[in-house]
Amino acid sequence: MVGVEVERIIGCGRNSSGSKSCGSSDGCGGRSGDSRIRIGFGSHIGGVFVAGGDGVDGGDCGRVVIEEVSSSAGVDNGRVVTDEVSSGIGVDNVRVVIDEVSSGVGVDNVRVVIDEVSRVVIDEIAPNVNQPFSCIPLWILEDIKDYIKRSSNKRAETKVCRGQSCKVIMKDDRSNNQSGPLRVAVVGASEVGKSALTVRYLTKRFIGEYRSDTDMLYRCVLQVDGAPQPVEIMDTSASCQTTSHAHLQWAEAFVVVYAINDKQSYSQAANTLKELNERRPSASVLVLGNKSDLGHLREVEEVEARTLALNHSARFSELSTAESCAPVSEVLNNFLKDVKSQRNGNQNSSPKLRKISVTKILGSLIGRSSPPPTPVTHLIILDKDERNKLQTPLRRLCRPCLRPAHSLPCSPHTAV
Ligand SMILES: Nc1nc2c(ncn2[C@@H]2O[C@H](COP(=O)(O)OP(=O)(O)OP(=O)(O)O)[C@@H](O)[C@H]2O)c(=O)[nH]1
Repeated sequence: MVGVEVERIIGCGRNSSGSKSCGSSDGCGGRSGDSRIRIGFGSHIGGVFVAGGDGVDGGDCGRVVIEEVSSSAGVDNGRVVTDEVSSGIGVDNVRVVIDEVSSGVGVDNVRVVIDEVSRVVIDEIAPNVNQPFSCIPLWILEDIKDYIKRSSNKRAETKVCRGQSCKVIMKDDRSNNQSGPLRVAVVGASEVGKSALTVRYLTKRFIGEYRSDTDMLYRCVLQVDGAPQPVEIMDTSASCQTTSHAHLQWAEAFVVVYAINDKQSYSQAANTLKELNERRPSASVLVLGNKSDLGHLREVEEVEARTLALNHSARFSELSTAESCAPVSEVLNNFLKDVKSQRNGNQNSSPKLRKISVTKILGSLIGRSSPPPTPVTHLIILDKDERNKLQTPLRRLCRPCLRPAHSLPCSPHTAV
């Protein structure tokens, strides 16, 4: 069984209207059911979080589920602002950060994490909060309570206090979660082939040109180590200067891509490795030198990159996404296997010594117009039980978006 969901993530440093992202104008939201907004890293999004702001908190869009909030983003009167939100901006000033809240910042200081069911959870309200959360719509509180009710996370608790404000203490147990999707972020400099690689892996096809200013999240169920495994692969946009804090927190594994004919991309990969070493030392990392077909233009020696990877306890591989599919499948299948083993604490598995074998990919995306070359690829919309098993609400699939090369926003969307 294969279920795939692709989401568009509003890209870095761009201004977008929250209402447009979820509203019925582009057909994505509809009048009933839930709409989803993923707030990009560093994006400015109007009206997302504020009751009454642009109608995204109800009405036409139904309930908006904010899945991810940018690191260091704040919301001020309906406008998401990046970086610092100084205190005293206004009563409706909410500072939202993924994993760090400095208690001295802001009037209403809120901590938000992405939970396993892709809902915003107010994780912690700093002790200095003394204003009502007039800008947190009630549906968020309801979502939180609902989530906690359904959640297997028994450590969560909620207390409603100070009128509309709400206190939820949710221990972040994502690292202990054994059943959630494997989350892999594909990071690297611009034009190194991150999108090409991701799509090649998931569809077996090579498509030369991709939209480059958005992060793309692919949800699918793959056969990993002989069992179906929900996997989320984030094809990150290189328009983010550094590996974003949110990416770092979101993923449990990273594919760090550079191009062998681009020394600068290698330097960036080296910086990313350093960053990962410092900030996510337990994450699984694969260093991938792409475009090996351009050997005549080589600027990065394989041995140098391999040594770098070794020094960071990362896997290493050089390949050409353009040339053929098999190595891509082989390398990524084995990497996912390692990630899974690591998650399960399988001490017997030794990633660096394991012999590489080709594993059949059961799940992959299909394009709309051109079918994949092999008939093993199916898109099956998961039924209710299967969705529950995935722990991720797949309420909306935008069929046009399932085509990896699709230029977003797509129109018309088809909600499934
Ligand atoms: N020769 C060669 N070109 C490749 C290979 N992989 C990708 N490309 C090309 O490299 C270019 C960039 O590929 P993308 O997949 O868009 O790169 P990206 O890293 O996602 O780029 P950003 O979206 O800007 O971050 C495209 O023209 C691809 O066709 C490869 O293995 N060999």
